[in-house]
Amino acid sequence: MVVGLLRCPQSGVHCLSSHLYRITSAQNPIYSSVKGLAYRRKPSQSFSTSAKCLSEALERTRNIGIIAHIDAGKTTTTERMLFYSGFTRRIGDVDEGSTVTDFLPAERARGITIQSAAITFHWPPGEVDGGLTAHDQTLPRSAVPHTVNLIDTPGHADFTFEVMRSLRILDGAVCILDGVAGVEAQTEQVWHQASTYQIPRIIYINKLDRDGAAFGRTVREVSSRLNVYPAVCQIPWFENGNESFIGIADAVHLQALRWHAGEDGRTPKMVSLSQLDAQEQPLAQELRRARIALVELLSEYDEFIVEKFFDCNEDHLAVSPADITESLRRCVLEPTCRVVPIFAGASFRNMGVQPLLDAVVNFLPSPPEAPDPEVSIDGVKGGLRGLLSGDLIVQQSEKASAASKGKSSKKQKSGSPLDAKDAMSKLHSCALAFKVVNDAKRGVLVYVRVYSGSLDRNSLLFNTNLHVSERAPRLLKMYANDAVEVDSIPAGHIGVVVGLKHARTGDTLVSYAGNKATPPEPLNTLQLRPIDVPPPVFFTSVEPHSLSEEKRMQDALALLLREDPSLHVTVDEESGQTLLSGMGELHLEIARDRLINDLRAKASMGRIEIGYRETVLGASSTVTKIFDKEIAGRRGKAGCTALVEPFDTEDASHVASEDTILAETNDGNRIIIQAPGLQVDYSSRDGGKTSPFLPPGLDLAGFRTAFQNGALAALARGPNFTFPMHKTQVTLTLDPAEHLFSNETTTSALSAAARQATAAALRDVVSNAGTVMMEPVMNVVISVDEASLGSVVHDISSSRGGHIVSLDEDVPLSATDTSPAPGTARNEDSLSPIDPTRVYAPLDPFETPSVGVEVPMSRAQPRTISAKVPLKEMVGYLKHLRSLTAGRGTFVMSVDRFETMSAQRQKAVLAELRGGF
Ligand SMILES: Nc1nc2c(ncn2[C@@H]2O[C@H](COP(=O)(O)OP(=O)(O)OP(=O)(O)O)[C@@H](O)[C@H]2O)c(=O)[nH]1
Repeated sequence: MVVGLLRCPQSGVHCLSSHLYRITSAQNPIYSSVKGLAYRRKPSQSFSTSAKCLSEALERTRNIGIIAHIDAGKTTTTERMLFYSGFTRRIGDVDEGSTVTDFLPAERARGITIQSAAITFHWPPGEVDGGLTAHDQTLPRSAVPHTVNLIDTPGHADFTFEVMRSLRILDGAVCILDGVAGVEAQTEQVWHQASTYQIPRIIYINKLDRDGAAFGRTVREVSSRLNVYPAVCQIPWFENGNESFIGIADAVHLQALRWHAGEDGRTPKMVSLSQLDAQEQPLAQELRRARIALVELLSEYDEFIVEKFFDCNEDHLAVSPADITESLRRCVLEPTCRVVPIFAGASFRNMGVQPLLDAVVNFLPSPPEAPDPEVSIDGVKGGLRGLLSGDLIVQQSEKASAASKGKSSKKQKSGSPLDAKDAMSKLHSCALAFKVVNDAKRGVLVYVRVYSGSLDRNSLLFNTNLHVSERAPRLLKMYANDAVEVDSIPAGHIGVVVGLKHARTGDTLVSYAGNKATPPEPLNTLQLRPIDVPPPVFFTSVEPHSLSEEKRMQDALALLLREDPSLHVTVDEESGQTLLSGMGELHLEIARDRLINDLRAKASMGRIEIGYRETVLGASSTVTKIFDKEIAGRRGKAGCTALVEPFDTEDASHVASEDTILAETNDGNRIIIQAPGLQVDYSSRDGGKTSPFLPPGLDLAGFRTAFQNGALAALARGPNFTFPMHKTQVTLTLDPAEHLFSNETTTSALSAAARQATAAALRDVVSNAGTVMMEPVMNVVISVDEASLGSVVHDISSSRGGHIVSLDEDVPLSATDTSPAPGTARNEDSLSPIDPTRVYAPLDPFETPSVGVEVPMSRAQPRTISAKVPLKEMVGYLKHLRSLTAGRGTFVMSVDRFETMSAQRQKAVLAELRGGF
């Protein structure tokens, strides 16, 4: 069955019942914060154009993610969202392994989310109707069904890269906090990453049913640790003030919702403020305080609410919920992301999820309202909207002409802004492949977010990262592990392409007018939100059980790499061993599970070890190698000269000479390729830069890639310790007269010559200046309470050789911290810190008054330690930290850099690696 993604309705009348919060529907009693509404399409509005229909449907789309610390309750909350939206008929349970979103066997077995699953549902339930009126100011947005595309992101630090990848395609996010643990280290890390992309967020404080839940304390932590103003929209309702958690009181609508224990949560009871006054007077008073604080906070950021406040005779309680909702929305969509609405609940007890869904629709942006996504085109970075309007092209051509100034005319690029604009007009659609998943039933699924145009079935997609074209034979809209076939995926939407053979996670796919095999320049270089893959710090060997299993294992590995670009595979030239490296122990364990259990490769993995590096201590002499051998039955002959020397990544300046045809940094090394006398013709229009000296069939691009691959292969194995090289510069020089041998010089021969020359130069260093091992040093952020601070600091600095950087300061984790897009600088760092004692937060049960009063430093006060520690000392640290902190401490880490090891430490590590403890 082929179903259009978006359908224009034939009839537009929809009625909602008169119950507050309850909208009757025969199949699904559902919720939305709508009071007695009936809405209908205005007769004057016609929907004859599908474009209008599409744009209205887009306004009613939310591409959101859930971000949080591990175990905060993302999956539990998502399952409730699916249930209340009518998508599932029973509530899945993480602890029983029956959830919809964690559908990989490894996820269900471990009870954690590993892969982001993208699922679509409607909130409130019903058809997303292109025929309804545009947003009616008197109604909340949640009065009308919206499409919610939800990306469930993983919470474990090993999957940080996965989180970042998901963040790039989100327009908004719900940050879930554990009401007992408060703001945890991982939350801070993901929060800052979301700030980098200026993603509007709302916060949901979960698990308020648990003993020790402290809503007020968590709100204050939000202000002090995330440096944002919490706009408390709901406060928890504890029976009789300090007993069990039974519901929430809503400061926007001045009412409360009460859920009954043991029910599925679909029919909470609404309690008005006057009823609260009679039943739970302290809660009613607190709700008034919350409302006053909310209006006060908004009035600092939004002039409109100040006007409304004066219109209401300065009565905070009289400002209408609709005005407060719109004001909150404006604040949430501000690029500074300074005001963040706070909601409360206990998803596991089925409390608080429907109002949270209303908040998703009411406060988070539709795709057109989301920040402009970053693109890069021919090396120039900017916003997608700028690119589509043509401004970026002008910048790009200015940059190109500035770069060519002073160079000889033969090196000037041919493209004019007009050519480039013409090329851009041919852009039909562009999409980001944000996730590749191998589905047992459907094959390889490529999840895409379409950014412009419409990705149509059967269109030819050019992959600007891999430079290959492939057709999109089938398109799907995914509902967790169920799918509906569609004909197209329009801009702003998320969908799946089935049948692509090459696309990997992170690749940009463009479709274009005309039937050429590749799009015109510079369209072929367009990349959406490129991100750097952090260096892998753990590795393991992978061996097939028999020779006949080798191919299957390699195919499975190739698929694993398409899914997850933070995994790397290298083959050790000498031992022939296949090495798989990744970001953490759990990362590799999961890769092993995927490889062996899901992809059914008959292979075994060795011990997981730390990925050390090797570096040169001085320069080599210049080494020339001529490769002359048969390769695959064909004679190959080529030569090359190599020089290796130390490379300072901090000082990566390089004066490109006329003869430099490549200067690129890979994994902390730099490869420079020079070819004096090659007389490259840069002016040929089709971009096929050629040289009269290159043998027939070889162009500059092929020669460059061959040399680069040769150097990379040699750098993968250090001459002394066999670890990959780091901070090493290789300069390869080709002399056409000496190193080219007519048609015997193939790309394979060039690559082999480059590899041999580089390896020989590295060996040359060993006998002269020498090489030394380097180890990964991590940025570690540890969250502990005041009582355990001393012992944890002592353990890190004396037993683990770590260096404490700061206490209670926000230190970004560099390797996972992306740099902000131009013009969208992350301003959070420059914002002044917020004093948590000035922030409104309701009292926690058993707490003494604290608003406006200095919070006393208690032994349970959360503290943050930032340190730099060698990775080796962090292996198995969580268990140790738990024992030091009575189970309460948590930490996150990311690679800071590779550091040269002392002779003594190197000796000890080598002895340990060789088994000689
Ligand atoms: N008491 C209580 N427990 C909860 C609540 N929400 C979640 N839990 C429990 O907390 C644990 C973690 O919940 P998950 O939903 O798997 O958390 P997650 O954030 O998805 O975890 P990862 O996928 O591993 O990142 C499970 O045992 C849940 O049953 C809640 O509101 N109250």
